[in-house]
Amino acid sequence: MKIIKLSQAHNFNKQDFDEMVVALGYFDGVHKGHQKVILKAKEIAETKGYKSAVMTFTPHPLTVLRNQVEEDCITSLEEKIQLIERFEIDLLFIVEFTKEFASLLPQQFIDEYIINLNVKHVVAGYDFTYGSLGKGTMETLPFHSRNQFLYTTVEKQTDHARKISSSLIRKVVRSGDVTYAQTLLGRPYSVNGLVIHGDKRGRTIGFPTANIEVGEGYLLPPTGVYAVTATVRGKEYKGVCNIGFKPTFNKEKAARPSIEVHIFDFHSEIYDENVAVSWYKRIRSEQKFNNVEELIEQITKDKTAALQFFMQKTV
Ligand SMILES: Cc1cc2nc3c(=O)[nH]c(=O)nc-3n(C[C@H](O)[C@H](O)[C@H](O)COP(=O)(O)O)c2cc1C
Ligand SMILES: Nc1ncnc2c1ncn2[C@@H]1O[C@H](COP(=O)(O)OP(=O)(O)OP(=O)(O)O)[C@@H](O)[C@H]1O
Repeated sequence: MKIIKLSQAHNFNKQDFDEMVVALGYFDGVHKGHQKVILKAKEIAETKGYKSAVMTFTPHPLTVLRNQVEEDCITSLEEKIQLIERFEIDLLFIVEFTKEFASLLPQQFIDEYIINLNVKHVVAGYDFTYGSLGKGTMETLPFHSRNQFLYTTVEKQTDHARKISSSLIRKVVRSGDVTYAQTLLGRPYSVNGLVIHGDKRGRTIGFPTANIEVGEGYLLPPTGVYAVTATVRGKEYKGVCNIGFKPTFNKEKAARPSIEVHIFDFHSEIYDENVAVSWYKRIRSEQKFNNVEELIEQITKDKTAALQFFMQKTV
């Protein structure tokens, strides 16, 4: 997949590109609704012999337009790129979203970012908007197309009558229902981070853990214990994860919860390495135990619960 960054007043024109079909949107999470849009573009590209493309924007339009602090993202830009790559898309346009870009009139956006890039077919969801104040909609698209391209509108994708959306997924992950998040995303909710040094207590209680540091602004499930997988050095392992403040040992609550994964059947040293944690099922809330023995007893049960979950999952 070729990645092309576009800033305003880019110098590309039609001759620079093969004819293409483009899927438009911000695509935070690349959830099932987004996937439908991207796959539709791919399907049309295959039937018509066009290149397939996705156009996304960074940073999030709301941070630029309403000076909002960026919402916790479901996928960082790098993760979004990786996920879109899995659909075997030919081109990914990453448009720098600035105040100037946002002030483009709908017709200017279409002229400069669609017609000028040799786009022959546009795919977007029923509620996609473009141009200043979101004045361009799927209804105005035929007018703005100047008969230079066709378009396909993807109808609302729902789960039990609720629109599958990034905001619904954020709400669901924050509530701890990582199993439902998986349904909406079409894959488990995951975060990437680096393994940092912890208090080194884990190994002394028989449950060594990889402490994962994730970047700020990452959406996290609430504190508690979860059945997870950890992908390390390209291999996926099952495990059990505690997100929390370890109240059994810590009197003072840290500023941010720690994310600790006890990875099953894994014994390598992985400090400073990248680990992707995927959340499958919430097992329980974090508790303050009276002593280490009680904690060990409970973690043993948590491990059994996670193993049972993964055993049932593969049946
Ligand atoms: C599956 C699992 C469940 C845990 N549950 C709790 C808990 O309920 N309460 C708590 O205080 N700590 C809990 N912990 C955190 C342990 O206290 C922590 O792993 C141990 O102190 C080692 O910390 P360290 O990696 O910083 O050395 C849990 C850890 C794991 C792996
Ligand atoms: N549930 C859905 N059904 C159909 N199309 C969708 C759905 N969710 C998003 N889309 C479309 O996917 C593209 C990317 O969506 P984008 O991230 O820009 O905005 P969105 O509609 O606000 O998505 P979300 O609400 O998930 O943040 C757009 O064309 C949008 O219309």
